[in-house]
Amino acid sequence: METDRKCPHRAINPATRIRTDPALNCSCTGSRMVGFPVAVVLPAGGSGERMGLSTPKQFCDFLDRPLISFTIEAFERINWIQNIVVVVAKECIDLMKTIIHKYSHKRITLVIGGQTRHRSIFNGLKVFTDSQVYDSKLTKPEVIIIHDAVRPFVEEDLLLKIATAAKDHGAAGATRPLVSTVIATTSEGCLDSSLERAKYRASEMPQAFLFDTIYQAYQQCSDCDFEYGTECLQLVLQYCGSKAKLIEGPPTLWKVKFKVFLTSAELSKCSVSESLSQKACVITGVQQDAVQLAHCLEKTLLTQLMVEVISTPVGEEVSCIQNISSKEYRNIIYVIVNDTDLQEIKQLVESIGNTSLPILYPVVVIMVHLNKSESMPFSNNMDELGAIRLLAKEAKQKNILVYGLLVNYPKDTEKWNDAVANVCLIAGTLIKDRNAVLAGQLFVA
Ligand SMILES: Nc1ccn([C@@H]2O[C@H](COP(=O)(O)OP(=O)(O)OP(=O)(O)O)[C@@H](O)[C@H]2O)c(=O)n1
Ligand SMILES: O=P(O)(O)OC[C@@H](O)[C@@H](O)[C@@H](O)CO
Repeated sequence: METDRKCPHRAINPATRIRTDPALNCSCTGSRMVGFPVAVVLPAGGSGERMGLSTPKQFCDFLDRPLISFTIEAFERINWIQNIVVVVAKECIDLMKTIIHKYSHKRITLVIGGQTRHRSIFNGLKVFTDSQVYDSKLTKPEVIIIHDAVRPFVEEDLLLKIATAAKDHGAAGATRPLVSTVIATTSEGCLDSSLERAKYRASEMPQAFLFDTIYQAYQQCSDCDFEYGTECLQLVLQYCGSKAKLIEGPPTLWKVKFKVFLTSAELSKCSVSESLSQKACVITGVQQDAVQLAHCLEKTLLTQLMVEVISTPVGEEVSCIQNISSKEYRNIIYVIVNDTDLQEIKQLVESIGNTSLPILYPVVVIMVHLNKSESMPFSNNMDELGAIRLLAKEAKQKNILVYGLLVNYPKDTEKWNDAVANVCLIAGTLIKDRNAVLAGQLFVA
């Protein structure tokens, strides 16, 4: 089998000229793997008192979806994380099961939490060691990530650094610079001393540990640690002598603590989703008709968003994906002519899923099917085109929203211009709305 000249990890099918899946650690496609087993525990067993709401904050809606579902999804899309243990209060188990079912979350193991965060985390760890108690078949990981379920904005890059650092150092944790100076007060409520801010950091999540290290620390914990402690890194230092490696994370690491955080999270997500809809790339092969349509779209869509046309000869898909990923295009219009075989669009979706593009925000892929054959109306191809629904369902798991848009290629110029205007209207709306419910639908321009 011929191998890809740009990517020795990949083979090319001589018949279809389509590449096989990327190999492990293939930087060309952005897919990552780590050389040791990793799992994650998401403590979600709190009551969220500081939020002052009847519903615990992890289950509060955030952009019409429970906050915890975003956090779980951020980990589901990372292929080197083998298991996701979600720790919830006993009274929330059924609610959590409903969320898992509604949003088709995978690789989830539910565990009942404890009265405090440390007790919940320890319960989450026990699922890997007390299989008879927890009736689980989970394999103990070498490295365990611990991440508050109320921190939805977590990215693969940071998780990879934290997990790798934990493997090397025994423990690792994300930090952020202090915003305010920390001062100590006297019993009378007066200033006692002020800490030198440059020497301190805010401890955030994710954190990661050699599983045996954090487990031993919890086995030695005092009741006081379990009741009042908030810092896992301190436990492994105190009980195992492990000095955690500290890694500064991005500003989006913050945790939802008070009601205002939910609003600011929505605002930050809404403002980002506005910016997500401002640029798109139109990908075509080298067929003249597709290139012509692409340039018409570029000109007509210019009033709504910045468009780049990428005409990719067969065999150049990898560099095309690198181009899309490096320029952070999260709106892709893919033009195919007369071809109802969805293999190309499937390959494109798979390659996008291997990049970090869809981790936080959905990527929109619109398959524009240009039908030139007057003798072959769409109705003849509806079965093949209908397959887009299954493709879209699978793509949604990767936070990629796939839509179909059918265009007949009329000879008449006026009708052609009308068709182009309709493609722009529909594509512009799909990009702006990013409506997951419409994914897999076929629109006709
Ligand atoms: N007994 C507990 C308490 C907290 N947590 C989880 O630990 C994370 C961080 O804790 P925190 O922000 O303190 O959550 P709450 O305890 O719910 O908040 P509050 O202190 O306002 O009650 C949250 O995902 C929370 O659900 C947990 O799993 N079990
Ligand atoms: O919200 P609190 O500050 O009480 O607790 C923070 C903890 O949940 C935890 O996220 C950090 O201590 C980092 O380990």
